[in-house]
Amino acid sequence: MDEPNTLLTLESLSLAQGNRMVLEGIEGHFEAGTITALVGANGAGKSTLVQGIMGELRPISGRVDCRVPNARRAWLPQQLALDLTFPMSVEELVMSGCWPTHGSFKRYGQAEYRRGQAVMQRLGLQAFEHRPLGELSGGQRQRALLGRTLMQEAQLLLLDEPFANVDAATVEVLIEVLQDMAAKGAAIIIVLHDHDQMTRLADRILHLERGHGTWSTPARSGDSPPPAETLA
Ligand SMILES: Nc1ncnc2c1ncn2[C@@H]1O[C@H](COP(=O)(O)OP(=O)(O)OP(=O)(O)O)[C@@H](O)[C@H]1O
Repeated sequence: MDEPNTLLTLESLSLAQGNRMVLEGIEGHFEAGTITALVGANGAGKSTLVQGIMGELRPISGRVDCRVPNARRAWLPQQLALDLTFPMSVEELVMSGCWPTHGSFKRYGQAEYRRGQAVMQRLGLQAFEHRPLGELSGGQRQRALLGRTLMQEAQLLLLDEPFANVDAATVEVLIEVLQDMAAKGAAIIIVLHDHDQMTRLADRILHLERGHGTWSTPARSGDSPPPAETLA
């Protein structure tokens, strides 16, 4: 790793699902304080790359070099992938963000409870703290899930379409919290489809297509238009 603030490096990373080669030769550096949008069509390999980064899928070749300890890595899956019948309240879910460093059986201390209360307040969840997850709206659930990663003080955070099925007010809260986490030094990788959200949030874009990755920066309003010869 060349840059001191690089938290994650992908070197010629190739990943397969079963016998099918999905991604080949992916390169990338993910620095502290940056938000990367991971984009690509259905089946392009976004979830496969996330599994590779989280160590759930062993590379066929190449390397994932991550400086962030396991306890500070967080993965926020798509809401549809979650088991909502699990009997847990909002407060219990948020507090479970302490588990990687604290253990799941020890009682939480006063300082941890205070931090949990502050996280729930930040995300507008105080009124729902004792409500079971199965009785929350999509937006409330997503706030609670992000609250868990705040509690964990995640340094590497991966999110899969976090704004799907959530209300506009929640989108704003989530964007604010994610920008704040990045400003405090986290490296964030978000699977995104919405172009406006990409422009607002991402510093860089990793586009997956036909097994390969291409890096770019989002075009902001006020950027100069592309040269005439590149226009159709
Ligand atoms: N468990 C699996 N076994 C076999 N093939 C798989 C498995 N999971 C994914 N694939 C295949 O790997 C390829 C990449 O899938 P992946 O889920 O990474 O794409 P994606 O970009 O996340 O798609 P989407 O936007 O639809 O979520 C697809 O062709 C998919 O069919």
